[in-house]
Amino acid sequence: MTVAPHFQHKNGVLHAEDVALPLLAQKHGTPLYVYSRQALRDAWESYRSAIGDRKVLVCYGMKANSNLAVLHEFKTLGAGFDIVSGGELARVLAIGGDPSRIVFSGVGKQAWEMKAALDAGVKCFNVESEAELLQLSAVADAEGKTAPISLRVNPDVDAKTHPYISTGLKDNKFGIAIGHALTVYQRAQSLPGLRIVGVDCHIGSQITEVGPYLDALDKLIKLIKTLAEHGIRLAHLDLGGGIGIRYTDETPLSPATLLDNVFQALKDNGLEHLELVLEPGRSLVGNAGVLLTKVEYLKHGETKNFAIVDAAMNDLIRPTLYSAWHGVVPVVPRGGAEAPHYDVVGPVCESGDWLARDRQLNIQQGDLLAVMSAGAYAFTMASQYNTRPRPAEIIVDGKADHVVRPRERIQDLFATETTLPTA
Ligand SMILES: Cc1ncc(COP(=O)(O)O)c(C=O)c1O
Ligand SMILES: N[C@@H](CCCC[NH3+])C(=O)O
Repeated sequence: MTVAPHFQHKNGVLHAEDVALPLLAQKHGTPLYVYSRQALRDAWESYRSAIGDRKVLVCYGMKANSNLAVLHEFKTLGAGFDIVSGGELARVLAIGGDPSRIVFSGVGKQAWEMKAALDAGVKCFNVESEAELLQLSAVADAEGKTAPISLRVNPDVDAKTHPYISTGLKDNKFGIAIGHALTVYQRAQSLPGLRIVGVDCHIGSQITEVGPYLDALDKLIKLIKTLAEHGIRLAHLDLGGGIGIRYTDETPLSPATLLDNVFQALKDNGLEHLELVLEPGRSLVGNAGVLLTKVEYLKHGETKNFAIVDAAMNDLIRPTLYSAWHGVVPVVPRGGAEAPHYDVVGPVCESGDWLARDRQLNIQQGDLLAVMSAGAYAFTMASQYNTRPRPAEIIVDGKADHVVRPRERIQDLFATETTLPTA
């Protein structure tokens, strides 16, 4: 089962674009993240063509995949960036990204991060609480700068996604309750060092229907009108990210469906002058990557069979964290007899260390498997648990492959640690 068009079997071998994955495994070892540059470009094109000549700024939600080569590709294609930390800001600056196309999200921005973003000159701070607003005002004022702000409001809509990745409900930590937004905007007006430029929401991730977006938009439009009645006029509306991808049989909404519906609603309400900002992450990178892993051992237990592979939960945590489903595909499929079912598990000392469950796989020790749809929230959520070096990241471009982040070396994992001094 292959879901991503840029990863296909040719002559019985799984390829990334024109490169056979066994060659990459041989050259770079496993586990290995493999991205397709063409897949990044095609995903970008799905937004670009949907936008046409409408006023939309796509700020790539880089927490999904912050590899510098990926960021550079999107910068070249014309993206801005949605950042959530000083570290992400540093990455964008490192690839020569334009700060005036950066929006800064996140519930816990620290003073040093605010200062760094002010110094860089970001487009907007998406402020998530009154306390943050006060701190930003103080930092900007002390710096003799003005911080462009929008409030991230929590519209209390159900994004109909996994509870851990739903962010627009009353119970979530994110944003300012929409009913309280007018008061906070008025507070912002009275504080030094702030300039109101927009409004923002982000209701969740892996959203497959347009309905939740339109419910949120409806509430935002009402707020924008109320603000205008109070003399607060906005230049942009940021609807966040969240468009889902196909992991198995989902039919996610397309950027075109989202944009057509959003612009219709804006037009119906006389708000088409507003710039629309989007912060897509997963939909730009999710199906542009696979995690390549080798079967170390097969273990046939009393109630279950296990395929023990060399990738683990530290490399890809989504399955165990969200019970997320990722396709697992033999790189060189074997024909023949009815195959057993396996749980595909890693070497980490946790029962939760699994990548896939109950998959029918015709495999033998030493075979290569590709864990599909591993371009988003995969390497960026990887850790070094069990002192496991994080895998290399490779970009394939037609027939060529480039190491864009080498595999970590074990000695580097503790190189800067010290033992306690002895007397
Ligand atoms: C504020 C914000 N913007 C953008 C994104 C990107 O979301 P997605 O990868 O689902 O498009 C996220 C993550 O959910 C987010 O929290
Ligand atoms: N990390 C999550 C998505 C969270 C999005 C960030 N707000 C995932 O893998 O699906």
